[in-house]
Amino acid sequence: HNQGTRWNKNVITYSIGRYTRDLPRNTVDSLIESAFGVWARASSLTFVRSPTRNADIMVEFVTYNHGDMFPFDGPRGTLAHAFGPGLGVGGDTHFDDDEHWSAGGRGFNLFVVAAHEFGHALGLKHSQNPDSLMYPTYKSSRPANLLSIEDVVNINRLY
Ligand SMILES: COc1ccc(S(=O)(=O)[C@H](CC(=O)O)C(F)F)cc1
Ligand SMILES: [Zn+2]
Ligand SMILES: [Zn+2]
Repeated sequence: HNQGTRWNKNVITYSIGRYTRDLPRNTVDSLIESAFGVWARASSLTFVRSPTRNADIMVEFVTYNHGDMFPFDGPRGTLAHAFGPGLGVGGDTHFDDDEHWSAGGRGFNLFVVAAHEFGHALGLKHSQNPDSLMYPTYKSSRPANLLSIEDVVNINRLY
């Protein structure tokens, strides 16, 4: 959504709004922090959590109609979406809470999905390379190192 742009700063703030009940809050906090960390390690970007809701990237777990033009669809199907960089809704990342979110067991791996979504929130589009984190489909067998060389090249082309 409104992709193709980039943030015009290297320190990007995020805040977490509504949580999922699938995982403890501090688990969600650390998985989200780790997903940002994937991009921070590969680039010159820094991510800072903000207590207020006026952060650059608002992270929320929501279902069906949730205030933007892209309602979720219940279990399966769309797992999450993120807006490209920009003011207001720009960068905001929403997870469909009708999915079962996991830290590695049954369900969708929140760390992997979040890392992919944050790629979009930073301005990256999909890659046709199946090894890329930005490949359009979810693979539960995603390796821990997560980013392909292509992802590292692409984020550094942008920032
Ligand atoms: C690996 O991370 C993801 C893969 C696929 C998705 S998705 O199936 O929700 C995708 C949304 C997206 O590409 O971000 C679909 F278009 F809805 C989300 C995260
Ligand atoms: Zn949304
Ligand atoms: Zn995607």
